[in-house]
Amino acid sequence: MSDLPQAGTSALRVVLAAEALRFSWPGAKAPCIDIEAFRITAGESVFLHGPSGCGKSTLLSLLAGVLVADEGRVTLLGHDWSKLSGTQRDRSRVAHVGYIFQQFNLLPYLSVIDNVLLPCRFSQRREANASRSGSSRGEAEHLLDQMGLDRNLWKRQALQLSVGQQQRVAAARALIGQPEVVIADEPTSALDEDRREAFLDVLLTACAEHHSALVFVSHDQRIAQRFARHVLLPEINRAATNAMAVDA
Ligand SMILES: Nc1ncnc2c1ncn2[C@@H]1O[C@H](COP(=O)(O)OP(=O)(O)OP(=O)(O)O)[C@@H](O)[C@H]1O
Repeated sequence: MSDLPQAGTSALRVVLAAEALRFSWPGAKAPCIDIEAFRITAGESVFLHGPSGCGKSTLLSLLAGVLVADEGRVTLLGHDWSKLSGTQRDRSRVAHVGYIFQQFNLLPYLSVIDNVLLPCRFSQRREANASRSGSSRGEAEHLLDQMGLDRNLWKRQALQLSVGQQQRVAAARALIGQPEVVIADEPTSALDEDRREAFLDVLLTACAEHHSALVFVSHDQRIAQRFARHVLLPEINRAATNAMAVDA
């Protein structure tokens, strides 16, 4: 059960929370993440930014339970990631989190459409949500259409796509089945301006429609104003502040 304060409406529900969170990479002399408190509520769109190396990708991995805190905790929907086994974390992530990795992590030999459908294969919740309007395959096609991915590409293996095309497939995979949290690590880096705006339209609209929280990492300040909340990571991550003071 959730031990986080829950507000009356789902829109104000805390979906992700970091408390007294510390994390160091093995062998590192100093911690990478040292955050007292950071909370994200349902439906929030968060633009997370900061200089290269300040820990953005590391924090995303901790929020998504890919990495586990050394001290303190990160909770998803009130559940502490560190209390779960590796298999349980994988199950929970696929059920509740859509993750667009910096390197996309598409399965290279699977077709585009099968890559998008992967979360539905591993999570009944995602499959049930995606099937509401007919079938999960129909929903995958709808998302790929919205992402502007040419239909001729849908049966191709993911490895045959350009980087920008792979980014859009990874986004469709993250959105299918309405996860409560969508995490995106620099997902627009290979898109031209028109594609970038269209990509953001789809991502922000889908997250708003389903009250999904969106945590979006980018260096691109041109798109920052499209997000309701801006978080400059060194302002909340004491480890980054300390590292910069040492570097200075
Ligand atoms: N797998 C790893 N093993 C050891 N150290 C790592 C690993 N990944 C990242 N780090 C270190 O952690 C620190 C933060 O890296 P991270 O990738 O989280 O930063 P970032 O803010 O996302 O950077 P960028 O904007 O360049 O992507 C860096 O000093 C980096 O060298």
